Amino acid sequence: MIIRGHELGAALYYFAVRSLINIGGLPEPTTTFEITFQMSNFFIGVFVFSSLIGQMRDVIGAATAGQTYFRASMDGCVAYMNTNRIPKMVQNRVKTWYNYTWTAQGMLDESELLDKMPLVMRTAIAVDINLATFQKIDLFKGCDQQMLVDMLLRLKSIIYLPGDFVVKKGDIGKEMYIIKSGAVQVVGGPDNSIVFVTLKAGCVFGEISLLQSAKDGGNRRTANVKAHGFANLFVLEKKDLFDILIHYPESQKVLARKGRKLTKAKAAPAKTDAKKEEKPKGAFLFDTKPPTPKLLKVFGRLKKN
Ligand SMILES: Nc1ncnc2c1ncn2[C@@H]1O[C@@H]2COP(=O)(O)O[C@H]2[C@H]1O
Repeated sequence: MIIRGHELGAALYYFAVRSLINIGGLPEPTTTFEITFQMSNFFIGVFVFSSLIGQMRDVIGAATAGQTYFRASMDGCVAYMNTNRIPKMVQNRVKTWYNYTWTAQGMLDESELLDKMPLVMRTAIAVDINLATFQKIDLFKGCDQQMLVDMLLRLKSIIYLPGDFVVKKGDIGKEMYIIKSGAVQVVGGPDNSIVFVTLKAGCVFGEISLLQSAKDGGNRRTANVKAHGFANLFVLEKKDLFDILIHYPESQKVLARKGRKLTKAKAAPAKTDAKKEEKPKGAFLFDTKPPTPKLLKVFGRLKKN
């Protein structure tokens, strides 16, 4: 039998393709037409098969994208801590935070997701999730509803590990907290062994120093607050609160009034171990009226006489 050049080429190419895609047990094609036909079958099969595999890879990849992101973030952080020789104890706390945060909310930073959305959607989500909780908070009762919505949009979510100090007595208050889930304890005394109160989901703390002016150290934390178990908190920064209050003078008055009452009621246990010579903290959101200059007083007296 005489084998022509192009037939030999086709046969060799056929065997090469067949070996590559690993198909056996087929009747051997003999003519160029049969070889071409079989090869077309192979190629169509390979194309369909590979696109199926590709789609499966995409589906699996999409389903595990979150996990991959989480792993990459945590690995990056661990590598950073190792490079900087961070003590093992701290490293373990950081890893616990990563794992707990991921399990609790399925993401490390909610704001990454929300910031990408248009305002109207962020508002709808924030109102749906948190407005009802906020309306029940005593501190905000009597405040404008729209002010509460504005506040919801500025909240950041943060998780504290068991025993973490959220605020320390004497520090300057730059944010207040609302407990989303879990609990915190207001503690004091030697080794912070006295628990003044345990605050649970829906409670507010850190508001006293926030609602006061810096006059006479009024903006200092009145007590230590530490996480009792894992505590998932909303944080509202002082700057954000004040930016909002500018637009709601009535709510500003309500909060200032409540701030004054709270200081009297809550700061009491904190004062027990405070130094006696410390001045009482009484300056609030709006500074008290400055004293009348002496010269004016003299004029006033002259007028009366
Ligand atoms: N007796 C108390 N009951 C409830 N909360 C308190 C008490 N004492 C202090 N706090 C809270 O602990 C916080 C410590 O920081 P601030 O002073 O900013 O605000 C304080 C209050 O929110």
